[in-house]
Amino acid sequence: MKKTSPARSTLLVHASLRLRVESNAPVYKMELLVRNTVDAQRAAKTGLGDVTVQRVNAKADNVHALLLHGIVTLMFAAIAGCGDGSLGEPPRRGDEQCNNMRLLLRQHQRILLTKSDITGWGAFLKNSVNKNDYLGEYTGELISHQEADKRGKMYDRANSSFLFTLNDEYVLDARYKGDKLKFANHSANPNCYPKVMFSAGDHRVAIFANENMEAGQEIFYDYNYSPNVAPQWARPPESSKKAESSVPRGRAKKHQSQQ
Ligand SMILES: C[S@@+](CC[C@H](N)C(=O)[O-])C[C@H]1O[C@@H](n2cnc3c(N)ncnc32)[C@H](O)[C@@H]1O
Repeated sequence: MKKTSPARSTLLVHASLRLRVESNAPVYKMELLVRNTVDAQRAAKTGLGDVTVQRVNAKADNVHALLLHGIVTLMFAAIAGCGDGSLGEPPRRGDEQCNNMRLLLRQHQRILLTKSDITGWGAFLKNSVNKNDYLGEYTGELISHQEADKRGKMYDRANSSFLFTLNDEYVLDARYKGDKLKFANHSANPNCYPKVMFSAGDHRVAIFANENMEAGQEIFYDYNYSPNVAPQWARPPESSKKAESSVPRGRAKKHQSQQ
């Protein structure tokens, strides 16, 4: 009698998995589009370190096939049932990590780019949203604080920074890479807020609505600068005069959400 294939899932085509391969040095990064098992094996052989599945639009079987190659961390696992990506791990619906992942997986909002009411370009909502709705992710190049300090000096001179402090180790730089939400401007009285979420060993920045918002509204969040490095436009009006003489010249770097 003919045996059925024991590993059918490994033969499925990974239609739309995008892998990010990172070396231990955070600045060196590349992306691979994984279309099939051969691509997945190639990714696994790069020797660059962990492979992170950023977005999963394929069947859970396909994800498992990738995981069979050993070095894949499954970040968005809702399709597979919200485990941490380990093979064979049962779904853990309801726990915090699972909820975070599901939140991030929900369809992000359409963001429009147009001239801001405040300065330069801004990010705007295409459709209305409710308070606490997830709008999308602030993505960028993952760099060390040391590298961010170097780049930040340049950005300060140009008075244009796309740096976002992710955690004690890393900063996201969205200048060269990133999604439209990187154009969201600062407000001390914002209609949105960023939240750094920990998911399967990685930190990601999700942007949420702080209130019900109408279609076409410009998106703002509080960059949450430390007072000693805040540029003039991000300082509270009452303290700006006093602080002006004593503010040390530091690079502009956004800070992670306190929510
Ligand atoms: C991430 S960018 C935002 C998009 C920016 N408007 C642009 O056109 O590229 C951040 C930069 O926008 C400017 N910016 C953001 N919010 C601002 C505000 N409330 N007032 C003045 N400038 C602001 C600053 O130059 C800041 O470094």
